[in-house]
Amino acid sequence: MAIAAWRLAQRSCPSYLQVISFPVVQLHMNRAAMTASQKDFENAMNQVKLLKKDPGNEVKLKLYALYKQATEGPCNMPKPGVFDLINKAKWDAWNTLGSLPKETARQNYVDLVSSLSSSLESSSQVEPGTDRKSTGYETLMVTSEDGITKITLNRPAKKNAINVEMYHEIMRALKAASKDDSSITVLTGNGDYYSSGNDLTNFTDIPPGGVEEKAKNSAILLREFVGCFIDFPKPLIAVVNGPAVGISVTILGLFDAVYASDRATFHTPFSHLGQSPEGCSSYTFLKIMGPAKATEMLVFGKKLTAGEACAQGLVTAVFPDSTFQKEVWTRLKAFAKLPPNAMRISKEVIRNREKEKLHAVNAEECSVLQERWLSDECMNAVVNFLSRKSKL
Ligand SMILES: CCCCC/C=C/C(=O)SCCNC(=O)CCNC(=O)[C@H](O)C(C)(C)COP(=O)(O)OP(=O)(O)OC[C@H]1O[C@@H](n2cnc3c(N)ncnc32)[C@H](O)[C@@H]1OP(=O)(O)O
Repeated sequence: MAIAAWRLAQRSCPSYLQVISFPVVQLHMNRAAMTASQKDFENAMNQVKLLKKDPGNEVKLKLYALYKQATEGPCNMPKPGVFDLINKAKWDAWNTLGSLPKETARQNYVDLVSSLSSSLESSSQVEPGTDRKSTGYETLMVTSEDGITKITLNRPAKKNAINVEMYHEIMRALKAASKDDSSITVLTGNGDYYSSGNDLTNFTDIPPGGVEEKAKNSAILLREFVGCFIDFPKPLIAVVNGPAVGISVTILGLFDAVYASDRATFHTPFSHLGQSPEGCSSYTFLKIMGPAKATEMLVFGKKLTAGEACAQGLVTAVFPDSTFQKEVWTRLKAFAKLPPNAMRISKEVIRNREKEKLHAVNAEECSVLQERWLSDECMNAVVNFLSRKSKL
């Protein structure tokens, strides 16, 4: 019956909405089963129908996958054959979401539609000749609502690995958030991971100057990236929805609060990768958890559970995954109602005492890493990952 309704909807919808028309139809069939928190979801479904521009196949597949996950849970359909291209793409998109909880999928669906509506709205207001892409993001979803700017890492199929484009987009989003009228800024991840850290394929794009130039450019990029977190003026909060690796963990020491799902883990396997600590963790982690525990993480690569990370002071609070989004966002919305200038000034007082030190640590970590990236230990680790010989 659902398939028949989908086919019917495909005939009556503009062609660009065909991939997403199935969820729209099915939502109406499931209306009776809706709970109160489904209201935003329903509104988002209606917003999708009103889009005047084709959001592109990639986005439509994301919407489809999030809808299916939100309403049916993890994909357990048989994988379509290789020649059944459309259904295989849909199956892949859904299956990629793994065990993402239904509530998270529903929230992500609403966020995606909201970012889509605002980016399509703003692109329709762009003056002729202006670069439309400059207002949008390829690797992030950025929304601003209820005094909160939310930056979502959005490469779920790659476990939100941070590629060069994402480093630049995060910096751009942070700069915009520092000037917008929101009170607090949140960083989170889409899908089952918070982030798997640096995208190891970043190391494969070698410029004409060879690996030395690559290492130098990467160190400059990393220093600028971490610098944005050191200097960020408003309360910055991490909503760690799943496992976090590498740089996505180390920069947590520069956040003002870190809320984690009990599914999250915290892993800094630098020695395994022939690398060394960054994100100011060689300073912040020692201050937060003391040298013994920091060494276990940063030198021996011990992976912490969310509970352990909380006990060691890296995480502010842990919530059961089933209620994580609800509990965290209730708390964040309350924070966002506090007087914004008082929060900004309090952060300034706390951070200013440390700023110079943090920038010096950042510079030193980047210069050590620049050398490390040229080492056989590091190159072998990257080659082993890329040739599928190793995983964490
Ligand atoms: C320029 C500044 C540099 C700053 C210095 C930063 C340092 C760090 O961040 S060090 C940490 C680097 N990260 C890693 O070493 C993680 C590598 N990834 C893994 O070990 C695994 O992918 C996993 C444990 C994170 C997840 O395993 P699993 O659940 O089995 O999922 P898959 O491996 O199948 O991953 C799906 C898909 O995503 C790709 N991917 C995941 N992480 C990364 C990554 N960090 N870099 C590049 N690609 C990544 C993975 O290759 C799969 O891709 P497809 O095969 O194309 O589906």
